[in-house]
Amino acid sequence: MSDSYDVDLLVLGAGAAGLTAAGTGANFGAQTMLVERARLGGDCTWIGCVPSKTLLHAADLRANAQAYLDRFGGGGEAPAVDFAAVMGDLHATRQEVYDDADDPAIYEGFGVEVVKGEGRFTGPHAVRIDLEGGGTRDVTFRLAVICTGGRAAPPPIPGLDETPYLTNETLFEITEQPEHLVIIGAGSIGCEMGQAFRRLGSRVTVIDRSDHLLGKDDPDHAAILQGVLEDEGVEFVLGADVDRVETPTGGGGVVVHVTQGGESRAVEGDRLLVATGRQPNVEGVGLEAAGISYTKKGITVDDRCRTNLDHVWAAGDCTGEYALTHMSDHMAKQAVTNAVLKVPAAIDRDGITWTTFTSPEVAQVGKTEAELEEAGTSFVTYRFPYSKVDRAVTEHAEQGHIKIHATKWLGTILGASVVGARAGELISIYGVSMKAGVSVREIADTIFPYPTYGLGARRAADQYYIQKQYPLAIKAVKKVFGYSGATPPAPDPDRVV
Ligand SMILES: Cc1cc2nc3c(=O)[nH]c(=O)nc-3n(C[C@H](O)[C@H](O)[C@H](O)COP(=O)(O)OP(=O)(O)OC[C@H]3O[C@@H](n4cnc5c(N)ncnc54)[C@H](O)[C@@H]3O)c2cc1C
Ligand SMILES: NC(=O)c1ccc[n+]([C@@H]2O[C@H](COP(=O)([O-])OP(=O)(O)OC[C@H]3O[C@@H](n4cnc5c(N)ncnc54)[C@H](O)[C@@H]3O)[C@@H](O)[C@H]2O)c1
Repeated sequence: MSDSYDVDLLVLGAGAAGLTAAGTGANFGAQTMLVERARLGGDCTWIGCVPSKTLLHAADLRANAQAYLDRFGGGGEAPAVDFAAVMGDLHATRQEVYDDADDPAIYEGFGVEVVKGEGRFTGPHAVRIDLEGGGTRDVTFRLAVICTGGRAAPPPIPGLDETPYLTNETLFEITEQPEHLVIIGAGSIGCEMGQAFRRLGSRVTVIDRSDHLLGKDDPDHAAILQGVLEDEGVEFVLGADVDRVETPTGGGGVVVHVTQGGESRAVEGDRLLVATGRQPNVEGVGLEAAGISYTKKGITVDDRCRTNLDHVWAAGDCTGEYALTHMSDHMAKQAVTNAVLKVPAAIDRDGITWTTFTSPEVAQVGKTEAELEEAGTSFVTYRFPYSKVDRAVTEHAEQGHIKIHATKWLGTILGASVVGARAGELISIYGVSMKAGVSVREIADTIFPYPTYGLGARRAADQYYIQKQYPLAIKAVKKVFGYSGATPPAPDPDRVV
């Protein structure tokens, strides 16, 4: 017990953010209590990253089986999907992740007290926990990190409340494969799950009010993904306002009425998935009782994840900041470093990465081309197609493209966008480079093994030199050394070597 408080550090919520906050706090020597109302692991383990990536893997295997048949097996249909087996594998996989990383015993081993129940603040230094087994427990704390996460945010579409629909909370529990899955939202969830169900054999239609997929990503790269998905048979209804949703007369299935380009049309399917963004879990947490400021977007925090109270921090989806597991983890680390060690640690807003795990993957670090243009930043974009990456050629995965945004002379990387196989791994190369101050020129000078996708990341960086072969400089070289070769024309930004 510290001073007059029951615990040094109270962590509310045990998803990606809460688990990191509790583990880090205990490792720094704080007497730590972790309160969770459901299963440890949160959205990522149970209804987010892990099940969605497992489903994508099953779908990729089937797509590969189909590709094998098409290429070498004389055509025909890949074997029909045993949906129960696919979902069984999904459930087993997330249990494996839970057992390996989220089980309370792991955290208890670090010295964390894990309490199962729903907590709410009753004052600035106090929570009341409605215990899972019944009864309540009042706890006082010196420091707290709120990690209560978020949930799906279905839009106010007329008829939606009266129509059965899926969100990420229910999608991974379905027992029958949809014949025709209609998805509202062409963001990360819509694209990933759209491709997964299509590859497993469902018909899929994705509707979005925006005229392109993955609104936060590079639009050229999102268009490459759209082309691939359309080739695979995913139907898109983009730039469409959803007017209303209903169950057809006689029951069963769903009809989504949209207006697209001034024309009304109806999309009919048997299941509806709503994937239109997230909202923070701020209700029922007692934020008012503690005097913690929040808005509809989430709990208000500064760059160090501190709330308006000096001794309370918040991290992850409950802040409405990013909605990414690795950012929940990063924010939690920064929060606890500030709270427990009193060492100033801010969110690294320049090096944020994300990846959508479709095939091809779509990945980003730092600023996009559009963001740099909007900010009036002076920069150069080096571009490189996957069709020149030998590993992509050997794997018939040429649909991909790399863009590195950097300052012209020093080659300081400001951002990078990659679409293609292993884009999530490639983006990490640029992410580490940005963090360590490694320039695009230094990447070009680094030895990468042949034939890796990573070598594509380097060959994109080679463009730094290629774009600097100015005729004047070459003329000077020729003059100094007495060479008689041709002088190349001015650098062509589209020249790829
Ligand atoms: C389908 C899908 C796929 C995704 N895929 C990816 C991906 O590939 N990569 C990626 O980076 N991100 C992905 N995400 C996002 C990622 O899952 C979330 O950003 C991340 O899980 C958020 O972690 P968190 O700890 O902030 O919140 P959560 O995981 O929501 O955890 C919050 C926890 O707090 C508990 N809680 C809430 N209120 C209380 C209370 N009052 N008392 C006690 N406990 C409470 C909840 O039960 C929950 O366990 C995906 C999301 C979805 C929906
Ligand atoms: N691979 C990953 O990292 C990954 C995967 C899945 C989810 N996530 C996280 O989860 C978050 C939520 O995912 P998401 O796909 O639900 O949200 P999203 O913000 O990625 O996309 C939501 C989409 O819904 C559309 N939309 C919103 N309201 C609409 C309406 N009324 N009618 C038609 N379209 C509408 C938006 O235009 C947008 O394209 C993501 O932002 C991401 O942070 C990450």
